[in-house]
Amino acid sequence: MINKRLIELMGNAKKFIGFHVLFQLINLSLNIIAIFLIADFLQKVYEKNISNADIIKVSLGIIIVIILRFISNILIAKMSYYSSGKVRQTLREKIYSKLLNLGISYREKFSTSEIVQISMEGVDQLEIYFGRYLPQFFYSVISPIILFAVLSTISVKASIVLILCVPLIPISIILIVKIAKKILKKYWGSYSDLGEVFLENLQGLTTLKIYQADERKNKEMNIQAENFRIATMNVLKMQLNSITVMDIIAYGGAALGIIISVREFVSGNINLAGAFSIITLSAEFFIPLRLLGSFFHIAMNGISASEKMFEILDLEEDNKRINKIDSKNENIIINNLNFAYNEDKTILKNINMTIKEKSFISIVGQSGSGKSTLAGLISLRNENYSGSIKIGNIEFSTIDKNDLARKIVVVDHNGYLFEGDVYENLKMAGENITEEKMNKTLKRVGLYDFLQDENGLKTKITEKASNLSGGQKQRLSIARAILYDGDIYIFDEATSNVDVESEENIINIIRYIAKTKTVILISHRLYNCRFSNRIYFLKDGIIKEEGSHEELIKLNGEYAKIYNEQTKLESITKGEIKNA
Ligand SMILES: Nc1ncnc2c1ncn2[C@@H]1O[C@H](COP(=O)(O)OP(=O)(O)OP(=O)(O)O)[C@@H](O)[C@H]1O
Repeated sequence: MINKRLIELMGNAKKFIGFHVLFQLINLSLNIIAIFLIADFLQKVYEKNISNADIIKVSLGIIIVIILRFISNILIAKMSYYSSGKVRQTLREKIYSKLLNLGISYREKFSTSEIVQISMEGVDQLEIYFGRYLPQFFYSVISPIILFAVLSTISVKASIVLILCVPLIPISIILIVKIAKKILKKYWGSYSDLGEVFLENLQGLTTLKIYQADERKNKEMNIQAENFRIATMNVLKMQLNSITVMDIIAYGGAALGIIISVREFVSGNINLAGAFSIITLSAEFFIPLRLLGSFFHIAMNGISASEKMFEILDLEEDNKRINKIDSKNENIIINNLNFAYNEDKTILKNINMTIKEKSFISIVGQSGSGKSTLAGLISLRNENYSGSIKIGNIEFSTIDKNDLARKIVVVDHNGYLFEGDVYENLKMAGENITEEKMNKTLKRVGLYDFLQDENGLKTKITEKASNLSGGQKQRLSIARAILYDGDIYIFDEATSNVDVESEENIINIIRYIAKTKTVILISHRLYNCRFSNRIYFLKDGIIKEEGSHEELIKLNGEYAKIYNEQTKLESITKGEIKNA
């Protein structure tokens, strides 16, 4: 009924839960006082022994109790808010810092939509657990003991019967836990399945429309939504059934208490005030546990989500990454590097490369030859290689990820631009970047004039930068990358979805960056690589040829063949060969 790991997460939220329980106990005491006041009053009415002072006493007493309860209830709501808020914040911080430590490799274990659902909705589900369920749990244990102590002064018999019935509710809850766990696991499973499909279809909606496949996907989603509905209905059914069981126990127990107290009154063992107190307070024995039972079902939802959360938090982190890069030696040396995404297929085989600091190298080769995989290893998108990749004398797998991230900038064909404006997107590269520096860089990437015609740095960027052309998007991403001022730049097909004019422009910018930085260029178009110091031609994960552009042309191997083919094809498209 209590999840140990979740309790450990509470930290200083414990004190708020403690106060929550305390205020609930104060409420209970106020209830007891009010009932005793009324009971005493009724006894006097029954004995026809009532005075004005008694009426004033009972009225004043009840007013004071109402005011105090009002204050106490406000404090309970506050404590509930503080405790659940604090824990939710702690949990989200833990998940996010875990994801940051794991880096992009978290995607190997969890899908992005699953992470979003768990850290948003999953964490929210725990609100009831910490804000309501836990305090109620402690209160439900303490309150029957207090009531027993108070009511046994009136009738030991009735008090014993009442307290003996109390454990039946937790027993029924425990019995239900087993069934509930299975049902809730299924519920969360179908919830995250639906979320995953929904997110993917939403992202690809334009493509689905183009291929008129939206209706088919809609049907698939309907099936999943139906599965989710069934799972939800099963959860509700289970909750309603168990609440019915708890109601029977709670009201049955209270009725038993009432019957005993009436019999005690009839047989003269207790007076009217005593009987009234037991009748009105007997339900109080069960109400806290009955309420605990209802919270329990909602809390179980959170507990079930927390299991997924702990799976994320338990993902193994790389603790070997403690080394820092030696800024005096940033040559990248790759020796006998092998890499496989899975056991079935080795993607990179025995790769050997030396990328000198501030040099400009290119990696080329046909589609699927392993270029991006290699770039991914240098930029930490891929890990778990065999062989060696060193920067200076330090093995990549031992370098602190943050240190590497600070040095390496990757620009691919789809640099993510955030909704907002140009300024915000550029500011992301560093807090100290001035507007002057931004404008200078925008001039460098050929965007300044265009933006001046719009709204300068305040030009709006819509979602996915859909108000910019492909070339403009890329140039803005590159401007951001330049402003970041890394040491190693990887351009992975950075020109693949732009027109020829933008491509020329971007290649010139890359050449400009290469004057002061290490640049690794990956491109299908060999023409773009001709200025690099060294070109590596990959085929099926092996370096087939390497050298400068001139050396490779002279070699007249596969590089030369593809280069010539591409040049010929481009000439045809430019209309230079008339009778093609
Ligand atoms: N995440 C992945 N999981 C499993 N296999 C992958 C993954 N990413 C790439 N591969 C496989 O690795 C091989 C090399 O892919 P990679 O993307 O490195 O090639 P590439 O040379 O960059 O191709 P392209 O020029 O088309 O981008 C391909 O056979 C691809 O199917």
